[in-house]
Amino acid sequence: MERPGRLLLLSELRVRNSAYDVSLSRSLLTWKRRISSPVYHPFRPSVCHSVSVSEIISVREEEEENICKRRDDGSWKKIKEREGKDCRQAFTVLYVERCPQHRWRCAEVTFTCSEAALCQRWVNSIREQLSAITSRPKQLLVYINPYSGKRQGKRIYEQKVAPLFAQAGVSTHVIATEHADYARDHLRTEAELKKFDGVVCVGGDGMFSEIIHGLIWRTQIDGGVDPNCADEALLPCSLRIGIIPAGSTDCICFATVGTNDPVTSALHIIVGDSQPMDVCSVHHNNIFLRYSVSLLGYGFYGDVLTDSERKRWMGPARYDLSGVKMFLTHHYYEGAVSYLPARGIMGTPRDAARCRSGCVVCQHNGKQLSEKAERYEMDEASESESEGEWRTIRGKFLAINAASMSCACPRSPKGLSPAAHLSDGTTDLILVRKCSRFDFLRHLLRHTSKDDQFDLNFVEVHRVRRFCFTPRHCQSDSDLDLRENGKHQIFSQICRDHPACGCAPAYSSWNCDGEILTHTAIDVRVQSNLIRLFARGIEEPTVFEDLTSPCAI
Ligand SMILES: Nc1ncnc2c1ncn2[C@@H]1O[C@H](COP(=O)(O)OP(=O)(O)OP(=O)(O)O)[C@@H](O)[C@H]1O
Ligand SMILES: CCCCCCCCCCCCC/C=C/[C@@H](O)[C@H](CO)NC(C)=O
Ligand SMILES: [Ca+2]
Repeated sequence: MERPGRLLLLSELRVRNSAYDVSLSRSLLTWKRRISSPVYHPFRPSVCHSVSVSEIISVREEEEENICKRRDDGSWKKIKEREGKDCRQAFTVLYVERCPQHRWRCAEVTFTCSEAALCQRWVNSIREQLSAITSRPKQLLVYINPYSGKRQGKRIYEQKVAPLFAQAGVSTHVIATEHADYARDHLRTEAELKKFDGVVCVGGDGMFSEIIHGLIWRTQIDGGVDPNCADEALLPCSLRIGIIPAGSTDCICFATVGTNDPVTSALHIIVGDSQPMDVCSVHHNNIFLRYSVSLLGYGFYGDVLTDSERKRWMGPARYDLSGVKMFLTHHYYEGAVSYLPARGIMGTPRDAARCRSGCVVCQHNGKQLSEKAERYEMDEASESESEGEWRTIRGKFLAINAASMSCACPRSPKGLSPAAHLSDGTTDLILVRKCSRFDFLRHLLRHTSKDDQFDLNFVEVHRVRRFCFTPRHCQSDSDLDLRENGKHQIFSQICRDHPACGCAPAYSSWNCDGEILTHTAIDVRVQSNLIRLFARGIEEPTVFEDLTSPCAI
């Protein structure tokens, strides 16, 4: 429990019809029921509630007609206490209440004061404390994809999120996208970003991807950095991004908040949370392709995405159908993966510990990386040192996945790489070699159980800072050209390896956070802490048992 610190106010106020000692410090609002009788009463224990000031949404003065008094029979009736405008004697505090499974709700408590002046002092003091919190957004730019998930984005925003923003005094400029890439292009060129404290994305992972592409691009251009240049250090985005989940997978929201719930996300935005995140930049022959924050998947996940895009009309169920289809198809792909292992960092992909709110691994590695970057600037020779550390693995793979965070989602609550970190400057490279259908099923099913999906002899996982992939048949500059021109030759080669089907493709596609990449040969670098979300990482249950829930004293 947070220590209350110096008290700013301490009064006896009434909550419903009971007397409470209510206190306010810079960090806590506490209300503790007064014990009227010294005799121990087993059914009426003294109750103390505490709310961190940082989790108060707002305070409002109550209209007289909203003040309630208890009838003799125990029920409540609304009363009019006094005539006149300036004698409001009650105020309501709206605050974050934690519910099971990482959900947050907006709870409220009404305090009745003995006189209007006292009520005013309380309201003013709480408002002063709230306005001293500089991390809370006041103006937000909101993009809604009306076609995400089950096409409920607009309804979700209007019914669940907008009323909370209004109660918290957050102003918004809302834009419903008119076509794909609308939000990205608007952010790149038109949006007056100086007017806003953050950007809100109402949609799924694909929509989030549009937002980061627009914001990262704009930040580089405004800061004079060439976003296409693979070797240039990218500038971190100053605006935070909030995700209101309304898509099909919503894995970025799930892995950073712990649940896909629009109200919870709205509350994390209102209280001004901040979660830094790694972003992978993906290049082909030094040409920038895309950014990725969650999954870069070749083979199984690339094929699932390609197949599911044709079934968009089905909504979220498309992934299940395509998943089963691609599992049965059982295609493997040949190629070489080269990677630069992450050295001198805390944590491995096989750790039992998870990335959680205030993660020490992320903090330690972030510090380590920035010190290393400074050393690189002073001593360019060390760059060539890392050249010597490259490792290469060649083979036939059912899946090559890079998970820059756990990629937890409702389908797989522990995710593709359960021990991956949100902001440790690394990505977990998972290689699933060619194996039987039965073994691959074992691996897939372990994503949904407690068993370790990496503890199989055809699976390996490496924590890396950078990796490259080259498909086996990619010899020319552009494998895309090769794909277009050389289909016949490639297919005849592959069919020797697949005698049963005779038509297996030589190439898969990369699934980059739910978007298909146009090239198969890619060079991927982790850009540490490039963006920040209105989130705090997944909280440990012990953290939220302390605050807000009533604590019997
Ligand atoms: N107005 C629009 N019309 C059509 N497509 C749009 C529009 N706005 C955005 N898009 C595109 O829709 C695609 C899918 O959106 P989104 O990611 O929000 O939902 P989803 O695919 O259902 O969810 P998930 O990515 O979590 O699986 C994105 O690639 C985005 O670029
Ligand atoms: C045959 C049984 C199969 C069970 C397999 C369960 C494994 C589920 C793992 C899902 C991981 C999803 C990672 C998220 C990727 C997103 O970037 C992307 C866009 O939303 N979603 C998908 C499905 O590609
Ligand atoms: Ca990471």
